[in-house]
Amino acid sequence: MAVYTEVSDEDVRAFVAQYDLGDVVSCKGIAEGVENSNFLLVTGKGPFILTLYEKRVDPADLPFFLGLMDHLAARGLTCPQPVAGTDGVALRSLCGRPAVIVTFLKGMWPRRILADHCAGLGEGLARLHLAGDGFELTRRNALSVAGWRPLFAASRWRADEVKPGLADSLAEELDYLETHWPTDLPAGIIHADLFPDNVFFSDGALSGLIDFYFACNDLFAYDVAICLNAWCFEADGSFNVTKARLLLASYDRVRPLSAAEREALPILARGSAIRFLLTRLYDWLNTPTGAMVKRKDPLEYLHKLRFHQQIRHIADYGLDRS
Ligand SMILES: Nc1ncnc2c1ncn2[C@@H]1O[C@H](COP(=O)(O)OP(=O)(O)O)[C@@H](O)[C@H]1O
Ligand SMILES: N[C@@H](CCOP(=O)(O)O)C(=O)O
Repeated sequence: MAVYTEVSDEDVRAFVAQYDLGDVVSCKGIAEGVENSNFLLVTGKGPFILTLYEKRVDPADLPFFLGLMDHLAARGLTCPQPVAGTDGVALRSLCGRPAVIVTFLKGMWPRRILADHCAGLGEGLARLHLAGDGFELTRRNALSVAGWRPLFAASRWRADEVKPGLADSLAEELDYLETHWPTDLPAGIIHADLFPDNVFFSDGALSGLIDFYFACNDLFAYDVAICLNAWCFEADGSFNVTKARLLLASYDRVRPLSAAEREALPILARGSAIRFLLTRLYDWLNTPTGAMVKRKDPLEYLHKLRFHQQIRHIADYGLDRS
């Protein structure tokens, strides 16, 4: 359960009194997520999500995240929308944390990923990339190639506690990625964390996207690579090329991938693997004792990194060159 900050009933009632949402019926910590404290808030006007932003969210980025959700929703993408108080303000403070109430999305994220989910995902991701066009704020991706070295430095001295030799393997991979990382591919707004728990489905069709708190401006194909890693490996570690083919083909139908983007997928997938490996490694070593959160396994992403390191041709992802 991701609840880092406990909120008393009195605090919630006083907070909700600033909105036109009726009385608080209930407010329960949500047993999912790892980044922020989330609560299912039920009021006289129905269910909402109350989020308190925690350590990895820079408060200065919040206008970007909240504005982006409004921008995407206005372009027809189903995603949470910030709710403003009676004073017109959406971003407030609760228990010393920046806090917002957002609308509740119907649907469920898939606990067991089927190939059809990957087809829906590819289309949804491409629609997100198109819908981000015209958003006036920008946010650099702090967790792209320039951010990995400092993140690694914070865990390097303890990395071998997780796996002997891990520090050296990561150092070598970072050298490679920093030298070969592509810069001239199509870019725009990306989600940057579109894992299964952030994609809702209803009756088999994608019904909404949540958790825009890593969204930023970066390469579109990097977002595709993040999804390949998060959706196309099976629990036994094997890569499911059918899922990858469906994801990529359905993406390509909405936003065609250029030849350069296709060629870059293996290195982008390596970068995506090291990005999640490094944040998970940091969290593995630094999660505060007593925090109600299930830590994620960094080594799952070492395995994915190893897979992409031996990819020689994009056909291995089920994709043609052009
Ligand atoms: N707008 C929403 N509508 C419905 N459920 C939501 C919404 N936002 C979050 N949730 C629920 O809360 C969980 C954690 O949210 P998430 O944004 O992924 O947290 P974190 O940023 O801490 O990782 C989600 O898996 C989902 O079950
Ligand atoms: N998706 C990341 C962790 C962030 O969690 P989320 O609940 O915000 O998706 C990972 O798997 O390492």
